[in-house]
Amino acid sequence: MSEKTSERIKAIVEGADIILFMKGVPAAPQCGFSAAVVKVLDGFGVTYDSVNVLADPFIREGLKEYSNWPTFPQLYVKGEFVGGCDIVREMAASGEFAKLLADNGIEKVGA
Ligand SMILES: N[C@@H](CCC(=O)N[C@@H](CS)C(=O)NCC(=O)O)C(=O)O
Repeated sequence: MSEKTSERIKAIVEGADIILFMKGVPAAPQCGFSAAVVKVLDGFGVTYDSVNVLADPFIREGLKEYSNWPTFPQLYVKGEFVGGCDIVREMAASGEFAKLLADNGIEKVGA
């Protein structure tokens, strides 16, 4: 990936405290794996941005290389890659995800 491409993706990734690269949008996910991560985030009551990779082939292919992760969804918190559906669900179940949010000073909406 060119440095320019990498910089562009970095700016998107770091553009929100929590950003979910998914198929579809949170209100209408177009893949069960993406829907599962939306459910986790909504369950934690946090605000997040999302990018519909189906609408953006540049992001869809570039992000795989940037994160070294071949599939979607991909969740980033404060610019750091967290994981896909399996990892996020496991972290939510173990309490690790709540700790990650707390460590990054991310609170529930209205908290
Ligand atoms: N085990 C994966 C499942 C995700 C997955 O297999 N995603 C596929 C199908 S939605 C994917 O993104 N394939 C690459 C692509 O469509 O560009 C996870 O934990 O996130």
